Amino acid sequence: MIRLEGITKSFAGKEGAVVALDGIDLTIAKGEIFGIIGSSGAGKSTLVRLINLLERPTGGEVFVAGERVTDAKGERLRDLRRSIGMVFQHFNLLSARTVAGNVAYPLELTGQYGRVEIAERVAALLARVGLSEHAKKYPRQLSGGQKQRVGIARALASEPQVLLCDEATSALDPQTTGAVLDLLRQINRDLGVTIVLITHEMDVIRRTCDRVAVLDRGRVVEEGPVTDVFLHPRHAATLRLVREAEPDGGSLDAVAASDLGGRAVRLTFTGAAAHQPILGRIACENLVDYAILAGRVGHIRETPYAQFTVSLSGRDVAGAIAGLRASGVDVELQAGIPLPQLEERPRHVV
Ligand SMILES: Nc1ncnc2c1ncn2[C@@H]1O[C@H](COP(=O)(O)OP(=O)(O)OP(=O)(O)O)[C@@H](O)[C@H]1O
Repeated sequence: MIRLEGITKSFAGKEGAVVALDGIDLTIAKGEIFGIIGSSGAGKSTLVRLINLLERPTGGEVFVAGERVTDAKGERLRDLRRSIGMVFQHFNLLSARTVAGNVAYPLELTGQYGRVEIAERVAALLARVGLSEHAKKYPRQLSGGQKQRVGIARALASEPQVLLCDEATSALDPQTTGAVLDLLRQINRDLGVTIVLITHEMDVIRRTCDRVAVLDRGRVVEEGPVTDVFLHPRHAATLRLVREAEPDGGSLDAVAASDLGGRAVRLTFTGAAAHQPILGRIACENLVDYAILAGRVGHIRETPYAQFTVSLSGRDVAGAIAGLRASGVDVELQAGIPLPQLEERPRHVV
């Protein structure tokens, strides 16, 4: 659906050029929810603004729906922008217009629709985002979550194929964030709209996305299914973002584990395995004991996961590791390997 090839973007700065994006190759499939995560200044906003050509790349090519659009102009550019809706962090609503008026605005701009048709479309859009009762209110009378629902309805007005969400939940409290992310997932399911979600929060990615790319200093440093990237972060930037999501989290200073005299392993149970008593059974069978050194339990979208770093000791540690693997548990040997050393091994790059 969206393909970025060799994208670079520089801005002129007082002290020479600022390189915001430095060779981005990215493919986003039709119908997926794709997350782009990175800390402040990583280049996320610049990247997302290149997709609808609010910014032009310094080098490289942009393809949308199979068409090269890198230097689209005039009617072609307007068509492209209509096919890509955008949702903003600070909602960008027109304060002098009602909720219905805000959603109607992009339809009025096209000049293609009569009053009745616009009213019908707006009513359907407000019903979709759960705001039918608030149609006549003004933005100042709404909560942050309701304002963002107006922003989403407005972005959907031109029936886009793609929805770009730039930090769409960053101004919202955690509960409202959850509700807005649920709405985005429902829109993706019901309408098949491809969603590109920009965020600095791993939790937003964990709850919402199919795949994720981690951006660091203008480069994609890690990319893959959220389960892989979230449970097995490899680059230092990804580790940092995962740890921010779980400050007391699941990662362990592996050196400490080896000090305990056991075999330190990180065990990852996903799906049904997350709810089964596999570890206890295999420990009994192999006469091994385990100390839990770190752990985390939760869901990645609907998939349950449990991840523990344990120190195994006792009769048949190798047998226990083999048994865990045979039971579908992902086992990574940790002993003596400080995690930061792993960062230079890139995950696959498209
Ligand atoms: N119009 C511009 N002129 C000059 N430099 C810019 C411009 N836009 C972005 N930059 C620079 O490009 C880099 C990437 O910025 P960008 O806003 O894309 O990052 P970001 O990951 O979205 O950060 P944040 O989360 O803080 O918004 C930064 O160094 C920024 O200062």
